[in-house]
Amino acid sequence: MAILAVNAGSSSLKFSLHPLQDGQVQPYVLSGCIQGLEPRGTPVMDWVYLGKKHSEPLAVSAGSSSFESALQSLRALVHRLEAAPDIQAVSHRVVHGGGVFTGPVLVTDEVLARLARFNSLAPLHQPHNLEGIRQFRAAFPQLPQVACFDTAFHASMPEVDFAFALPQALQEQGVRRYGFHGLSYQYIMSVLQTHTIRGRGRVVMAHLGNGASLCAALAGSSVATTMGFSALDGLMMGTRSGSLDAGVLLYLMEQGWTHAQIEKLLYKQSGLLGVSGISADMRKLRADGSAPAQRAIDQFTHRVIRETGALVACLGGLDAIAFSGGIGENDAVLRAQVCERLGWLGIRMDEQRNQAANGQGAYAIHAPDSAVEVWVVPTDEGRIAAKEAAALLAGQPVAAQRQAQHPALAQD
Ligand SMILES: Nc1ncnc2c1ncn2[C@@H]1O[C@H](COP(=O)(O)OP(=O)(O)O)[C@@H](O)[C@H]1O
Ligand SMILES: CC(=O)OP(=O)(O)O
Ligand SMILES: [Mg+2]
Repeated sequence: MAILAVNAGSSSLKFSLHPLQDGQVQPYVLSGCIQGLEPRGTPVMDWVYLGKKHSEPLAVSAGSSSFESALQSLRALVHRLEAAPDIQAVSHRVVHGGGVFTGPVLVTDEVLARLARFNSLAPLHQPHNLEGIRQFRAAFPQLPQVACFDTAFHASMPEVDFAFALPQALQEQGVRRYGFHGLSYQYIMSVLQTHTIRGRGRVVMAHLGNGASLCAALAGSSVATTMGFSALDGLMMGTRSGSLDAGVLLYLMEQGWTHAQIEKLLYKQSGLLGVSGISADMRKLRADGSAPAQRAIDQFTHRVIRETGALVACLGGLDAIAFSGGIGENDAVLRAQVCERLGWLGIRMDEQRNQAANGQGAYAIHAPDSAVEVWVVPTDEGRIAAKEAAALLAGQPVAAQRQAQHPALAQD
């Protein structure tokens, strides 16, 4: 038996298959990504099964959307894998639980309808997450579908951190910070805690991928994070602006920008892409070497340093920092610069270990005399989604069954 974990994004469908042994979720045997699902994209399916890499173009059948074709191909792939375990459930990463869902939930029509109310809060993610669930329900009607939320890990944040300085009536409507990348933070935290006692102390986790955020955790629980009400806040990202003076929005509105234009600007045309005018992809910017590319990288790095400082202030010090996400796991230059600029905290990096860290799994990169431990922890959101689904289906109490103590959005 196994759990299929799915992360349906705006242009890609990521998947992993996690066998169950004695009810325990094991590391994935299959993991892959179908990219190029955006309009006019060229879909390609890449996957690794039992350590062997494969890649093939995706055939889009006439009359089907590329997403439907992606699902058909995934289904066919799962069937044709040799010795693949039977799928017991499909577990979906859903970015926004709106404070209503603070733990994994079995998907029903009613759950889907409630989650659709959060579409406008994460327009790059939520509609695709939900479309993924709908399509999987249709494709695998006999299988339970479970939704696991990026926001759930942050349900422990104190009000002083999740509240905006707005009139209370808005907070009561659910206008507050929620935080994202929670499945990733849950995974990073569990790995850190198995490797070091410092994982139980004051920790900053940096999920630096196409979407990017930081999380401050105390004794394993989130106490502050850089993303907020939507997945726009905080760090600069691939195509998202991150924190922005709200006055800029007022100015743009005064200049006649429409809601659709502003949404496109903030979610799709800003960040590394907007600043460089070249690419949202950190690898391409590093290779480019031009002044605009360097400006975008410098701004990204500066924002990581600046926001880490703010989180360390919330924590009252730092015991460990962990880098993750495509950039955090692979960009040794960025890690070195962040650690150097945070040297005042007593961080000392071992540059040889930093250079050797990529592809090693969880790996410590601090020097022996460092006051702060520095780790690279490759994330695995699918593993957490699979674990939560397995626990939910087995009727076990799930770690994420945190009570929603805070105002929730669009609760009826
Ligand atoms: N070797 C590398 N050096 C620098 N950046 C990298 C490297 N490998 C991947 N990245 C960057 O990671 C980012 C994508 O991160 P990822 O976590 O895969 O994104 P997503 O949010 O789509 O899951 C891209 O900006 C990509 O350029
Ligand atoms: C919430 C978010 O930004 O997710 P991702 O990193 O997958 O874009
Ligand atoms: Mg991501």
